[in-house]
Amino acid sequence: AHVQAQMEHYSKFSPSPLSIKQFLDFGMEDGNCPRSFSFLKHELPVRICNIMKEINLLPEKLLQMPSARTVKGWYQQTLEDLLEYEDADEESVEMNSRFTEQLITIRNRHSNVVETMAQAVLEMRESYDYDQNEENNIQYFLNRFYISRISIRMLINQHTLLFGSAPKTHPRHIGSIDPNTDVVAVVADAYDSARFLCDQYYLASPDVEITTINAKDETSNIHIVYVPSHLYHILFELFKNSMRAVMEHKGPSATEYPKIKVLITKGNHDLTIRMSDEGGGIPRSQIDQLFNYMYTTAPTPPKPGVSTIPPLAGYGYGLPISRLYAKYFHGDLTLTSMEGYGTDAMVYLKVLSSEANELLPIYNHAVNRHYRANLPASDWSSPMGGFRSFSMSGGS
Ligand SMILES: N#Cc1c[nH]c2ncccc12
Repeated sequence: AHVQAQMEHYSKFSPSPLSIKQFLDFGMEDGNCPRSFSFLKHELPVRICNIMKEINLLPEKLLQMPSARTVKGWYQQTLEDLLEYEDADEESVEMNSRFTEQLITIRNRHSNVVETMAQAVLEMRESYDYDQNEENNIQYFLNRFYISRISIRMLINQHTLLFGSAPKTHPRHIGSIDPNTDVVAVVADAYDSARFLCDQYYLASPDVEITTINAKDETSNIHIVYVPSHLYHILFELFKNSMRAVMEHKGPSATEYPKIKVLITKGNHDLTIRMSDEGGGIPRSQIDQLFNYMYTTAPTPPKPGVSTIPPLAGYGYGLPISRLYAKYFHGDLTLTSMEGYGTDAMVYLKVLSSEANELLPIYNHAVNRHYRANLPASDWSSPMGGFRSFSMSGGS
């Protein structure tokens, strides 16, 4: 009951979005552990309670699934853990140290949330029929739930990397942020990793060509203040999907494969990465499905005895979550395809760290209404069909 009351209390606060510049400036000052502790022991419960309010608005068909109840339990336990620090003395070294350890415990508890929610969606699909409204609510929820989780893990990672006891692997990094992220290097790393999997599965792989245009400053390489691990996650997923498309399109008998072309441009506001493949593309009508959690959750059929290396891109949750990583700091990820030829993936990032603000879901009455709303009446025509379609020839 106490936790319930606390949840009501904290869900009344809106999450406070931080910009990459704020993360950077805060991390570069010394002695900020107590201030970080003071900020997080309020902000983490706020972000957790805001999304827990939405968990309770989920269609019962999903919320009652065993895996969904497991995830809900993790969030409840984490809220209880954090509430222990509500009145803690922020200046106490002992309390700061215990809080940092507590954050590591919380991060580990939640490490399999994405897979467990995917399992819940599978359990639901195998137990019930669901209508378009329920599907829309689940898509709306999961996008908000996963970007909230990205933001909570960002706060935890910054605190534990800056104030924890782990050795600093990159002296110039501020927590998970590299103030001089070399975009070409991250593209090359993601390509190498995807190519390794492609070679393993197809015994061949497309080459890559990386071109940069620095509209701001022709002389220097393209750098950005960003979280390299987020950019790597996005590019690794896109390379896997592009390679799979090219290899499947050309087929096993091909002796050469069209290379994947990456163009990176840096303007005054956007850093854009375009990844172009000649993988045959997909129909425009199927693009949305690639980002749909209900379509892209496929049960992995257990083939007894046959050790199948998972295909490059099973179109698991990789693409929707990659788009959330791009959106998280006010960027984006879009796909444009020319069916029969190939696909361009565009990644947009904010050049100015002061503009790279966290994009956070906020629980409020409008959200509540969104879950209850039904599909709006359609104000566009839908194709005629069925026995009542009349013939224009005037037949009876
Ligand atoms: N992401 C991504 C993709 C990159 N190329 C593609 N071709 C067919 C379907 C999806 C993709």
